[in-house]
Amino acid sequence: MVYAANSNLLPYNSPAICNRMASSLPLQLRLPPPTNPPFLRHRPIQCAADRQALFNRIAPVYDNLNDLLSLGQHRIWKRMAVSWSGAKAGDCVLDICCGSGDLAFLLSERVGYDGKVTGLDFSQEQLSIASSRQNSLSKPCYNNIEWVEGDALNLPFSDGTFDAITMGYGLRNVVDKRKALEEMLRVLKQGSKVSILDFNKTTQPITAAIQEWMINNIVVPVASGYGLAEDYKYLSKSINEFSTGKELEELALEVGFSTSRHYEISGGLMGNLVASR
Ligand SMILES: C/C(=C\Cc1cc(O)c2ccccc2c1O)CCC[C@H](C)CCC[C@H](C)CCCC(C)C
Ligand SMILES: C[S@@+](CC[C@H](N)C(=O)[O-])C[C@H]1O[C@@H](n2cnc3c(N)ncnc32)[C@H](O)[C@@H]1O
Repeated sequence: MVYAANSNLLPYNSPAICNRMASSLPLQLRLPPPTNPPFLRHRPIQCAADRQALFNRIAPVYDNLNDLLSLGQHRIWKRMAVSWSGAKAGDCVLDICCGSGDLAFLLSERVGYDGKVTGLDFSQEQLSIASSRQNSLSKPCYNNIEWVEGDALNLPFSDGTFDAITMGYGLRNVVDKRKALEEMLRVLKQGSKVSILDFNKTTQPITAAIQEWMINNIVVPVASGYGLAEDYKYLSKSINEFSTGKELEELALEVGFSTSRHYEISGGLMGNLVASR
């Protein structure tokens, strides 16, 4: 069930599919046409509305491209993030920037029937995919998940609500990382943890070069086959503008978390920040 929890969000409505290219794609990968007029299509992805539109646009192929482009590894990274969150049976947990629900489903299995999972995102198209996956997936425990359309920078939850919080590939995409961490701290119970998975802005030149090369020479060309080159070009820019693991650790402590630790994974291509209240 998807419901709007934050009514001042302007939902993005994609028009019916009419892109000539879409008709040559298998049905499940057909995309709504770009909604921006041509002269705006290459406008840099900057503000929250641009990012909301991007994730609405890529929603139909997001999961498939993640599996293809990471050779399925992203599912391992997400399992690690959920494990680091400390979520356990019966807990009330939150997945912020849940997208199509990958981490929310993993949390659901962890907290079980007696637990509760809330998946929050501001993309209607992503939440719609998450909700339909919930309905079609086999595990009964998935009934413990609710999907909330909301803003990570203004969480519609009371202070001290959650026993654990995850955020997978979201912190790099919000326009105010500090505010996002402040909101996580506010809604987290005392003594509980947040686990934040994302690309790692590495300080190792060789790793940075490999990461950049793979995105520019594999990820973007594959995405361009779906008319999404500009959307996936944003990946490199967002990583360059992101914070290093050390900077994220320091920011979490500044915001008020009592401990913070950033773990590099997959050779430093990815990273996971764990902070406790
Ligand atoms: C799940 C992953 C990325 C999610 C994701 C995050 C974003 O901020 C995006 C922004 C714009 C478009 C798409 C995304 C997006 O999908 C990580 C895996 C999927 C990546 C697209 C693939 C990245 C490849 C790595 C650089 C190297 C993978 C090495 C692996 C061992 C083969
Ligand atoms: C790369 S996707 C990650 C999805 C999922 N967590 C995963 O790991 O696959 C980033 C998600 O963050 C959401 N997002 C970005 N900024 C947001 C904000 N301010 N509030 C809520 N969701 C936001 C996007 O709509 C998108 O679904």
